[in-house]
Amino acid sequence: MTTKQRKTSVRATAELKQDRAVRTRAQTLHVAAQLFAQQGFRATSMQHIADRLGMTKGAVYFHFPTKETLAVAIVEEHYGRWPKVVKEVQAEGLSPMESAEEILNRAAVAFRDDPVMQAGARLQLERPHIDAELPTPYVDWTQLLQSLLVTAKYSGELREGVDPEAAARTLVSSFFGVQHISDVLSHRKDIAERWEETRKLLFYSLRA
Ligand SMILES: CCC[C@@H]1OCC(CO)=C1C(=O)O
Repeated sequence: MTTKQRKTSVRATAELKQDRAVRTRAQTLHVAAQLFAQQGFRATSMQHIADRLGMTKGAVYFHFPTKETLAVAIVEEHYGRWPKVVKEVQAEGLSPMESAEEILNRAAVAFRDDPVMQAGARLQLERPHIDAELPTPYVDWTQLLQSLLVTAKYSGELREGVDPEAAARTLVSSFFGVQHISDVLSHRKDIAERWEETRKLLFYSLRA
């Protein structure tokens, strides 16, 4: 094997290892989210997570040194994906107001189906029992919706006299309440229907 071939082979092996590490980290985060969502932070151990993954506890610790860092990573993912969804929605040609409505519709489905969203919400409720700096709840969503509603105001979509910041806080409070009640009463099975009836009223009051 020539030196060039050997270097290529070493680089390819390193890239394969990197890809595998990225996949394993993502799988660990997903399984931990399932367990945190189902049974909460305190009742879930790193051994439980390792067992469900079919990995050693050491392999889990390789990616996340503590259970707290796992919780932080899940809550960060719980928020981190949504700005990208806004861009996707806007790329579909939706207006700012339509984008705000569509992203919350997608959030309702995600809270119903996605363990990361379910775990993020539960971890935020359990934050007093988690010895870690979790992201402050609600502020990211409020900021995201406020920026859309400010744009909606200047594009003439927002009802005269409606304050974008107050409207954003109202949307966040309403969505939080809808998803929480749906979780308690139906494990979020009916969240899409419950959110639809709420959003119809809210967006009727917000549109110009
Ligand atoms: C999108 C509305 C707010 C959202 O709903 C559940 C939850 C969990 O804390 C949220 C947050 O922290 O922003």
